[in-house]
Amino acid sequence: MFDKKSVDYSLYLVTDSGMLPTGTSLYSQVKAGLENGVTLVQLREKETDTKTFVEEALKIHELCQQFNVPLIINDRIDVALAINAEGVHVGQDDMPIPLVRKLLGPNKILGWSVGKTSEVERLAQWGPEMIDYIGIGMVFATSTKKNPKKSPMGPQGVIGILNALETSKATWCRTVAIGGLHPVNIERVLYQCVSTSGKRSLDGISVVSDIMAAADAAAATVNLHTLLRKKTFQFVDLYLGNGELKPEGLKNVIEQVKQNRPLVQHITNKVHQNFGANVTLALGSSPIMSEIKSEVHDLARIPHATLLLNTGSVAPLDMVQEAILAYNQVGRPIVFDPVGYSATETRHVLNDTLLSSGQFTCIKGNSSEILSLAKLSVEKMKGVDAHTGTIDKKLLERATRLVAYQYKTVVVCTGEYDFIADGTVSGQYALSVGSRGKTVETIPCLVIENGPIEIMGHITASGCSLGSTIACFIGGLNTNGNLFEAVVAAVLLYKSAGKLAAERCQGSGSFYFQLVDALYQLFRDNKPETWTANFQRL
Ligand SMILES: Nc1ncnc2c1ncn2[C@@H]1O[C@H](COP(=O)(O)OP(=O)(O)OP(=O)(O)O)[C@@H](O)[C@H]1O
Ligand SMILES: Cc1ncsc1CCO
Ligand SMILES: [Mg+2]
Repeated sequence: MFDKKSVDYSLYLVTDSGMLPTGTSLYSQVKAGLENGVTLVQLREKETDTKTFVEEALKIHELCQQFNVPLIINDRIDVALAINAEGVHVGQDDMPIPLVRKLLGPNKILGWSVGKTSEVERLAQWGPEMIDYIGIGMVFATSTKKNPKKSPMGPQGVIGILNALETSKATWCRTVAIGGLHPVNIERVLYQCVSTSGKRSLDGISVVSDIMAAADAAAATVNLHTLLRKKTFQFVDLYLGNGELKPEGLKNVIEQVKQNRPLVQHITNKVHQNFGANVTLALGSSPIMSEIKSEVHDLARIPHATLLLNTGSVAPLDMVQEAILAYNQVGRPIVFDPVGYSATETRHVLNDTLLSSGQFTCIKGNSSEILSLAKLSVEKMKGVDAHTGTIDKKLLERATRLVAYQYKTVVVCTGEYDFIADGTVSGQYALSVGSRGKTVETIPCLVIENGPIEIMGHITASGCSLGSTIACFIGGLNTNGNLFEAVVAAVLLYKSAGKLAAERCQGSGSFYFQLVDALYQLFRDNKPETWTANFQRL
């Protein structure tokens, strides 16, 4: 007897006969899927007439029953009832949910496509008798959906829906993510899509083309099934620890950078290019300022290659996305600096598009940028400079933690106080159970200070060059080197150099040169015990 409470949503196959490779059939592809780990099937045949649809539905239903897998029918409640399928999936423009439920009766599965938090509020008001699961999407752009009415929501949009389910107490409602999900991004989606409280993660993912259009649907399904159960996303070849800092750690970081001399590819704004190249050289590393799309894969494969991506004035979007893909594919780090994140709508959309395009190892921004990313900002940014005004340390800590947790990355939030939080949670993810206690409040976080150094805000691109410094330090680590330690070392060294340069300079012009000198000197000496900046755990 079928019990809708115990349905496994983890690998949900949605059919589309329009994309079958020659030599396969709808039946043979679904069968290969079922034999290799598909846990739920939806028949979605938009172009088929009723007679054929019913015939196919009967055959696919019989097949699913052999594997004890429920069959869901897209849109056609009449067909679902006629063949006694286990459920129905409807979209926002299909028959209203209460009427669907009335026709289906209480024991069938009812799924709904959801893209907005207001839709979650409605399903919560209907209560547990109505919707059993939602398809959250679309996550990424996809060719499967012709004329999509919505734009892709990205992992952050999915988190918003999970949060809304929690706020509205719709605990019964299961979730699958859908739209543009492929082996190249599934681990990242599962890893990032955890509600802000850590209580909810996705119950599954929906795929269409990866199985339906596969020349070898069995192998494709095995691959998907493996990703869903892997539990660790090792997105960079570094140690994603729990915030530990060893006594010799800082010194060791610099030793490794000296030995490995990382190549730091800069995709950065015009103002910063020369400054960033000189800072990189001062730190024993090699800069390459490259915005050539066709060479990113070659660069990413060079040992210790690291990408600094700064959106102050930006290269062509397709070039930048290719670079993100290239570094992600080989597990090399990307440091992201979302310059002027909320200054204009254009920057907002651009930065969000890039943020949803890959997994970042570190996100560095000034306090305005990080507050906006955390959606805790009180005002829009005027330009690319950090906000002025009184410093609310609790608010900045909260913002740093939130961004780190939601993007599953290390975050640096700069200003007089530099906050660092590590939201990588050791690369762990799991379906359905949430974060297993790793929350915004419990991730490692610390603050670095060295007293006010006002002049650091009076030269251009000082934050951008901290980005270069972080990239050099992360990139210089040996395989399995400690990511958090490298970021802390970079920020401590940079702040200490700022202090030294401020004492030696005569104004903002000479401060700029003194800063490069101080970075060079502190790096070469490698005596962290003499650095004047200090950190405090939060
Ligand atoms: N008042 C201050 N006291 C001490 N350090 C500061 C102060 N203001 C900035 N800094 C330091 O200067 C660097 C740049 O930080 P800031 O927040 O100004 O970045 P930013 O606005 O992104 O810079 P830019 O966009 O010009 O590159 C950081 O290392 C930060 O620690
Ligand atoms: C001045 C300026 N304009 C765009 S980027 C940049 C460098 C500091 O962020
Ligand atoms: Mg900046």
